[in-house]
Amino acid sequence: MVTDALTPLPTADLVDEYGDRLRVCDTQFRQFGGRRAFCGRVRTISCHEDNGLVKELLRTPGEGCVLVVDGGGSVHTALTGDLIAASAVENGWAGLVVNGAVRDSAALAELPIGIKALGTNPRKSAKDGRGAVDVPVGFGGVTFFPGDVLHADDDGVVLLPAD
Ligand SMILES: O=C([O-])CC(=O)C(=O)O
Repeated sequence: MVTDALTPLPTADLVDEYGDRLRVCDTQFRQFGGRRAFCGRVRTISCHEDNGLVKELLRTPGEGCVLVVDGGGSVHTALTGDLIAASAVENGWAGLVVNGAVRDSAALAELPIGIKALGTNPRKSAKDGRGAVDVPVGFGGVTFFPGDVLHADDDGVVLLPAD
């Protein structure tokens, strides 16, 4: 799955162009990464206050994908910090969308990657690796399927189907 060629497009323009064929996520994310506009094919992780799988997956080649982490909306622990995000940059991931919290936010802002999350918490997550990779996940009124094309910017997060 090589998607490095994708260019982020303004989400509002995509809504105008695609109408109801576009899925628009209602979640009001905050921006944490150094790239405020990003896009890529979706990969997913579903987990709860455990970022073992996130750490492991972001150590593998991202090929321009965006990792959508559904932490169930919990902001009790951080699912990503600066070390995990730096490894995502090194491995060619385009961005992270986290339905949960992050930490090391000052450092995240310096990294050349998109990171949207609900908020921050300095508390670490467990590292047991509980959860699932590349399963459909749902929040903000939409389902994120692995392979969907995701565009994100200051206005929001939108999804186009894989084909
Ligand atoms: O290890 C963690 O859970 C998150 C973290 O602090 C980092 O990525 O630097």
